[in-house]
Amino acid sequence: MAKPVTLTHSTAQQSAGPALWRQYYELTKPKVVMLLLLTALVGMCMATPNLVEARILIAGLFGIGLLASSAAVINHVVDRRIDSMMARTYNRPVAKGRIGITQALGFATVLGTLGYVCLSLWVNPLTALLTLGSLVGYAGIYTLFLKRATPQNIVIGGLAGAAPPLLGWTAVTGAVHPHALLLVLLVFTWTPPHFWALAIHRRREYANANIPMLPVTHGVAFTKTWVLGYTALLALVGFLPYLVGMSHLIYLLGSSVLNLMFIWYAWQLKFSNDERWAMKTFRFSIVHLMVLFVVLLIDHYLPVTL
Ligand code: HEM
Ligand SMILES: CC(C)=CCC/C(C)=C/CC/C(C)=C/COP(=O)(O)OP(=O)(O)O
Repeated sequence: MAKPVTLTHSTAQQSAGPALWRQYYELTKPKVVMLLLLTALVGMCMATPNLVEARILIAGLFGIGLLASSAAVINHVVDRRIDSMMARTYNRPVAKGRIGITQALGFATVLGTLGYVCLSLWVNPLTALLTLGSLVGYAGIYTLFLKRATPQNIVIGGLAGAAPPLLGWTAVTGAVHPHALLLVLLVFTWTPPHFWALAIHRRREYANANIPMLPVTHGVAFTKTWVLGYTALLALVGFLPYLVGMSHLIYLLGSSVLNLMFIWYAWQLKFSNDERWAMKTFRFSIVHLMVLFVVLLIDHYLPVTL
């Protein structure tokens, strides 16, 4: 039976809350969106041997960022009930009632419309449509349906979060290229260990909110095995950009080190009894993806070969 979390702050502290603009800002999941935009930027740069045109760079990142932010705001509205049951999320603006549903949905509509118009007018219709598709994938399919339906929720839903390198690529070329899909595959394979490491740490909260995350439905040991499995798979996928000639030696070296480190974290998570490895692995996953995409970028502009 789902129970609301026990609140520990005084009522006065809760009702004060942060400044209004800060709460709207928080609704957009800014740190997640920043990392999504880094992957989109790398997708843009890798789509061309030349420098990316300033109009595409600015309007593209702006539009993708606005639509991703809009998706994040909708996620706060749809998830307000389950967010209020988990210690990690109970204090979120909509879950806490500091921002109303109408206001949040209005904010999401403004962000989404501006983002779509920006991409349609100054980038291209394909990028606008694919980005809108990612919004629907995350805010609609993942949040509204998959999250509550299956422990494979984040594997399938991960496609929306993995899309930005492709969105960046199509912004520059107007077409889908297999190399762009390879970048999507990297983020797609990275997502399960990223999220399941956190879900292991937060499994009791997910169970309390009746969300069928893998550690809740199949247990911690099973989830740890799959985290390790996906890091191994990611290491294999990580060779593909080099093998198909998209990337060169700097990437090969950098990605190998990062992927081996990720496997090491997952190994510790699986075989050490120290509970702290779950959050250590989650935090490392973010550094891993960030550095991996920076390495892709460096390698693109500095193509060292044997
Ligand atoms: C379905 C796919 C994904 C799921 C279910 C997921 C889940 C989560 C969750 C629950 C958190 C919150 C941790 C907390 O509040 O302490 C988080 C944090 C984060 N995620 Fe993901 N994530 C996904 C995909 C991605 C993608 C694709 C990116 C970027 C490319 C990303 C980047 C981040 C970052 C940067 C944080 C840290 C945010 C912060 O510290 O405020 N995530 N993720
Ligand atoms: C247009 C576009 C590129 C859209 C992508 C949108 C986006 C923000 C993807 C990131 C995925 C993410 C943060 C999932 C966590 O949701 P959760 O509900 O499981 O986590 P929570 O409990 O922290 O809310």
